[in-house]
Amino acid sequence: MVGFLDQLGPGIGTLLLIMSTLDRIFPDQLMFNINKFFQKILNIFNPYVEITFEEFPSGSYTRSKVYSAVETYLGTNFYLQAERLNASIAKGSRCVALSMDDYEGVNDVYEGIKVSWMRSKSLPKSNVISLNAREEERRSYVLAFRKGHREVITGPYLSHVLSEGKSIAKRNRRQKLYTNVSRDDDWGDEKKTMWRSVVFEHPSTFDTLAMDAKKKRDIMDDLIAFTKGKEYYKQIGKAWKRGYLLYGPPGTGKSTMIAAMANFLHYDVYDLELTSVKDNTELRKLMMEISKRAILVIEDIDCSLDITGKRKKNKGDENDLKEIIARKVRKDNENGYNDENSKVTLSGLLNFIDGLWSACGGERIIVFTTNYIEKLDGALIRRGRMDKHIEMSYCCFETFKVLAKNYLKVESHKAFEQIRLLFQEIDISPADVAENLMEKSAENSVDECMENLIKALHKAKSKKEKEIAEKRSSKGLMRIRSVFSRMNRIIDNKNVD
Ligand SMILES: Nc1ncnc2c1ncn2[C@@H]1O[C@H](COP(=O)(O)OP(=O)(O)OP(=O)(O)O)[C@@H](O)[C@H]1O
Ligand SMILES: [Mg+2]
Repeated sequence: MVGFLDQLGPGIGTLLLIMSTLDRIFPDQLMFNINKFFQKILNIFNPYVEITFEEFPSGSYTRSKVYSAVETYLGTNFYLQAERLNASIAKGSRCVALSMDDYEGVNDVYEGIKVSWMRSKSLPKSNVISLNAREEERRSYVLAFRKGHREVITGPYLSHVLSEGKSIAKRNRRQKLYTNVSRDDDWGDEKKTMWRSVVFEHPSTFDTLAMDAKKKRDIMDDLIAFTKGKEYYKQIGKAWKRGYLLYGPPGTGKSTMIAAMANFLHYDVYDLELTSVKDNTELRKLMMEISKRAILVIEDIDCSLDITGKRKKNKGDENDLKEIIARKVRKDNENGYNDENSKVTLSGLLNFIDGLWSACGGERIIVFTTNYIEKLDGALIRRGRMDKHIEMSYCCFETFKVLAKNYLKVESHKAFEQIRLLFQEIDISPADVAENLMEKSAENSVDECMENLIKALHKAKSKKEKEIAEKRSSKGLMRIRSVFSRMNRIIDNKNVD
């Protein structure tokens, strides 16, 4: 253990001992003056500076973030130096956190400068009885260093400790997946929607996501730029948020991409089921509860809000988007709402995407997914609202190679060339390809899987050819029909004449 008294020298150590003895004998006011006097003497001889980081800074009932960052930094980097440690699992963390026990100390070196840290505890005065445990024992970390290094230690070193501590805590944090559920309120006569969470454990990453390599790199760069963009967004006067629209046929990896984004950024995911939100007020409440560094997801947006071209046509002149009422597509018996009382409007949703409310929370990503981009209203997906439109398309040979590597651990195979040619002729989703690559038996599994896939590709090819032939023949029939009807009309006209 590194003792501060050893460092301060025997003379100053003795002074401190005398002070603590006097503290028990004299009344407070007298003690205050004696303290002041001794402090002045100490300051003359003391070559060290001390900075105290309290767990609960005076008057505060919330744990200091700086204290937590220091604790994480020291617990992760220097636990081998301390002899007595505390172990705990912080709420929402995925691993055991170690911290020094009281009065343990460790040394750190920064740019050749030696500093000492000690965890300290101040005990309550014996005549004070408190019901609050925090008021009884006040813990703090004390940083000591030579006066000559004040500038480096209070500047770059402390920034280094805090940012390192925060990023370790961020890495150790367990991500959460939230979804909105409807529950009876306290009186049991009304439903209210609230977020419920589970630990987010989706294994998808950008490594396992099969898509065009350049497109993937672009998305990753865009996400990195976004997370580092706090100052930039402030400078251009825009809320710190970014919208992504993922569109493409079923099974092309839209949901998989969202999971990869969340794992890449270590963000929580809020999966919003719009159809079970009662109205705009409830939507606002839910949005306000979303934490920072989160991805808000609305899957199948075309089904969540009735904003398709077809509906607009049916509604005649009702083009005012603000009046379009959200309605349920999937019947959710559990929450008991019907179309009439589900009143989330498009304008309500847009308000949270880029209206005044969009700036609440900060560092937020919004993702919409759809199978039918052409059905979405332009207002919802225009650039600025949905900044990046990403098409997730059918499997191509490049995509297949990533899947083959993920599922079978092969980067080349004799069947690859045949598969490459088949991919040029047909549309098949990565989900269908992946299904065929799943190992069916331990023996000869790679060859077997390739065979399965080739069979599936041939089947898809003949289906496509059949469809084309049917289309052609129905077109031919229509043409013959129209020729006959024209001839009939000519004959009819002649008969009339
Ligand atoms: N691009 C891809 N990369 C890796 N795996 C994929 C990809 N696309 C699909 N898969 C696999 O197929 C399954 C279904 O994919 P996913 O749910 O992401 O499709 P989707 O585009 O969201 O479909 P839907 O439009 O029906 O919601 C996933 O579990 C994953 O295993
Ligand atoms: Mg999906």
